[in-house]
Amino acid sequence: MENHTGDNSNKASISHVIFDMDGLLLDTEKFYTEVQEIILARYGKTFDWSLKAKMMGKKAIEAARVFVEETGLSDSLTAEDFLVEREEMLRNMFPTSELMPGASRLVRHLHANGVPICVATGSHRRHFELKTQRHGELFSLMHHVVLGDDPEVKQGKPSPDIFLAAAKRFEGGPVDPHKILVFEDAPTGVLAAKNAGMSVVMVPDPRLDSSFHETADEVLSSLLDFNPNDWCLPPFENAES
Ligand SMILES: O=P(O)(O)OC[C@H](O)CO
Ligand SMILES: [Mg+2]
Repeated sequence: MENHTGDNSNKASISHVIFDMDGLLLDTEKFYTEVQEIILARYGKTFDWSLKAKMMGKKAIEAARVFVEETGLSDSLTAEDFLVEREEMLRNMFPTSELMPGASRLVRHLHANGVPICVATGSHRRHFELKTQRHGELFSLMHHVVLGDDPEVKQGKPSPDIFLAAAKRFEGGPVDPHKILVFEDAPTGVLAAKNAGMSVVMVPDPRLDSSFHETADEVLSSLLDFNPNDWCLPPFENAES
């Protein structure tokens, strides 16, 4: 994967960081993929990454609508029924969620260096609790968490709602979007960050079409490759730590 850093004039002004959760901090996108493959197989269909690209990052009901419409199943399966059908499988998978490579190191580094950090996830409260069950200590380093079912998040990503709500809730907020760096894995999430006027580092799954990389200011294969120096953020003391 290319590791490009776009020409971005905001690089020297970044003071705050917003993290996406699913597929960025937590390796949970694989659960959604698995469950959707199982459901589609019941209808004799296969799941592909162009559909995945349209669903990931969205609120549950919004992603469900995309799913039934794009797969042509809307006559036999409503978006609401799809959510019910997948729920039991997801409920069993989420508590096993693991961190993505480099997530812990970056979150701890920024927190230890006084950079205000938060989470903005399309996930709703109930799923958030299941996914973060084993990661409470790491998530406690976040100044705040904005969830997909927050009343201020009228529309999910790619709407800027969730990132603007997150910017408001920092100490002394709202923080100027030009001072905020967002980390995202999803095409809809990258668009949401840009729609909010923020800078964005994309860490996409390699199976996503590379045309989705173009909107991001920087594209990395892994959070392990992030260099805070490139964004005038406090450098890692030991690159190997
Ligand atoms: O990527 P997130 O954290 O916004 O989560 C969105 C959905 O829950 C999963 O795609
Ligand atoms: Mg995500």
